[in-house]
Amino acid sequence: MVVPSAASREMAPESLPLGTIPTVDMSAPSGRGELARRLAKQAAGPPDPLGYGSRNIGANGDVGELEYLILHADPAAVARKARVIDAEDPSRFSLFQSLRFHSSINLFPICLLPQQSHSWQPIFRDPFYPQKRQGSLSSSALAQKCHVSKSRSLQRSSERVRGRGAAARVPGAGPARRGPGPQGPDVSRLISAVDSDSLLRINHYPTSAAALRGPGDRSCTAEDAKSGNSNGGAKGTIGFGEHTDPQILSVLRANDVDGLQVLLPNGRGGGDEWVQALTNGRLVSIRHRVMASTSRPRLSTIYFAAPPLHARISALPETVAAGTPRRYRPFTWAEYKKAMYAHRLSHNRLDLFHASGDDDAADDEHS
Ligand SMILES: O=C(O)CCC(=O)C(=O)O
Ligand SMILES: [Fe+2]
Repeated sequence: MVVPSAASREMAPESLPLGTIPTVDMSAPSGRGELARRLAKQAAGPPDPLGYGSRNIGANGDVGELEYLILHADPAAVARKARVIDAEDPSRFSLFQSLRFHSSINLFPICLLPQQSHSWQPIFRDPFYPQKRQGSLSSSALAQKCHVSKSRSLQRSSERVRGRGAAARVPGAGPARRGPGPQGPDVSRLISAVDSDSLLRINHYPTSAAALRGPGDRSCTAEDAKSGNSNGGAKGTIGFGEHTDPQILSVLRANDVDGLQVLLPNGRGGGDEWVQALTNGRLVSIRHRVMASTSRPRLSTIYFAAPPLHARISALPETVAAGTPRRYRPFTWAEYKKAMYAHRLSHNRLDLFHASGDDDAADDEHS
């Protein structure tokens, strides 16, 4: 990622020790995307799905005005990726993890917003964001370790509150049971398991919409993004197109540049695309997008709390009753991810898992 820090802007070139810094043409004659690729090292991308990506989101043609880094939340996996990103000296990258994260934290659990109207609502900036850290990469990219640990503790508290009386079925955990056990509810265990598939994502939306684009590229505007939903009259450049996060919980922290918008459904649920399978539609996975700013770069860090790949996702028993039958057939997180990678960003992948009459019987057999 190419994010100038305040410190580097202030440093006069002649004060840098000669011979220690490789020469890079920052005027970007081949476009800023190419420059970003050179600086971040091509070996780090395209994401597989972890790693560095620029503009392309997934493999199905979605583009946004951003560059990003996706890391596994497991520090050992980050260390392995560090060796790919910087084979000569992985510690240059791993070092980021050991830096302390001092600033106050502002967390938006994206999936827990109430249902009200049907329009794009901006999520406002963090009022506590320290001025001195604004626009600095260190506030975001270098915060991986601390952000993950803070997010994990938040997710545990959140699951404890939400999960009272709830139970989820985890492979190998035996039959589903009711009520939080001594370790907290099973839902919490799903996302705090050592082999959980939780991720950390760092997004950088550069100031100029054209910054990451090569010659001849069309811009991707709100009008272009055929959402099929009201966009609240917003005009501008889409930084990250509309989608729902597939994981169980998303915890987001951003710098002080606005851009995140959520689409609130119309009170009737807006269809199955809004719902979460684990709660049989009681909790919504909110549709959201990011508009790119024309004046200052936005940086965001999102912790996605996910279950292990082999975990079986099925509606919590207390969400299923005669009047509220199971909406989705049970599936593993790996199956869901596979479906996700096969479709466009805005696709409603839960449609692929609608329950048929036989699913209840099949599920009972397994419990
Ligand atoms: O950058 C943001 O503020 C949100 C990005 C996002 O929705 C995502 O990475 O899933
Ligand atoms: Fe998202």
